[in-house]
Amino acid sequence: MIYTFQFEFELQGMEAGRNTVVRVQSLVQAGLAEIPSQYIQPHENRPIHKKDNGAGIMNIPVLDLFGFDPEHRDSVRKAIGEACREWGAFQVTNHGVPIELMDQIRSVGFSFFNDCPFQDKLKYACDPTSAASEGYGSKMLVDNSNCGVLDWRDYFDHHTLPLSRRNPSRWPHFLPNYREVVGKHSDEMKVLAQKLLGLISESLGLPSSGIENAVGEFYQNITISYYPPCPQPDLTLGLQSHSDMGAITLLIQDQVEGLQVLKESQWFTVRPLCDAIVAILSDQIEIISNGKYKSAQHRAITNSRRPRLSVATFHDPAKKMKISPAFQLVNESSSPRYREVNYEDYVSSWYSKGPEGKRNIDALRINF
Ligand SMILES: O=C(O)CCC(=O)C(=O)O
Ligand SMILES: [Fe+2]
Repeated sequence: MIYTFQFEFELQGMEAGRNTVVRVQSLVQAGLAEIPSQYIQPHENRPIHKKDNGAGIMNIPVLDLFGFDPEHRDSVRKAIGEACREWGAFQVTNHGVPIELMDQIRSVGFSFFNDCPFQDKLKYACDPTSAASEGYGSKMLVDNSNCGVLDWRDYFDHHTLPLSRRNPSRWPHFLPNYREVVGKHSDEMKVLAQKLLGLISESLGLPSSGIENAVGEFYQNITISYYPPCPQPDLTLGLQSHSDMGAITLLIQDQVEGLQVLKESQWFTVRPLCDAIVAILSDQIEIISNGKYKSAQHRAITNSRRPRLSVATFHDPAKKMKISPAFQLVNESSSPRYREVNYEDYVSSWYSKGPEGKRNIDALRINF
């Protein structure tokens, strides 16, 4: 076992001559009983694994979209507005995305992590020295950032939109339908993101196209995250606390719980609902809405028994966009609460300083 681990460790270290990045799955396969110190969170960040975490009593809302039927639009818009104000996150059902496609993306994603030989996975290794590079990785932040503790997670990040960024030859060839499924998933998620942003805009009193126009053409990435079982889940996090940097994230989970959302200083575990899609408001919506809606602070916890898979589809502004509060939401009684930001600068700061909860958006706040 130890031999296997060392072999894999060295193999990973050799990836194109780059710095050594250990995949969490290979630690688990090496049979470690205790996690390495780099994965141990300081006490204040550790998850509290208690039976009743609020799920069932209070949780992010589950909203039926009724297939965007115009007859239900008023009530759905109202419910979405409330969810955005209260939580910054909600689950949607009857969203129009084919359920078979959701099953397929979970299934090809799981198969890549579980069945594809390790050496083959490494052919797709992302560049750990460049932010959000496409491919198979384990570190959310770039190597030269000084944000210490590592996440208990491996992932595959795909660049999917605009189409000029989409190059399926860089995605896994392990399963014949993998690339087609990711492509279809990208298209479906874009449509859903547009429809949801339309409703969110309206709920703010903006024209339906308000947020989409402010964001510009979507830059979309799909990250399939794989959280291997962890021998000491009380000490670590699958993914550290953060808010997403773009406009809106649409997330599909499997049956294993792990996603948590923060509300009033308390973490709530999002109930896994197979047919539902989780919508997470990201930082640029908080800015555009002038703080009326908050981006959701969230994280992933681990467990010792079952691996967990999630598929997050991020919809972000183009790097050249400048984002500021919508002019309709700034008036005499409500002055601008955030400074205008070049999205490119926002992204660089996020990756170099690290998310540390919501520090990046908090830095843009105008204090009175
Ligand atoms: O795996 C999850 O549930 C959360 C993933 C996430 O928050 C992210 O990739 O930004
Ligand atoms: Fe996230």
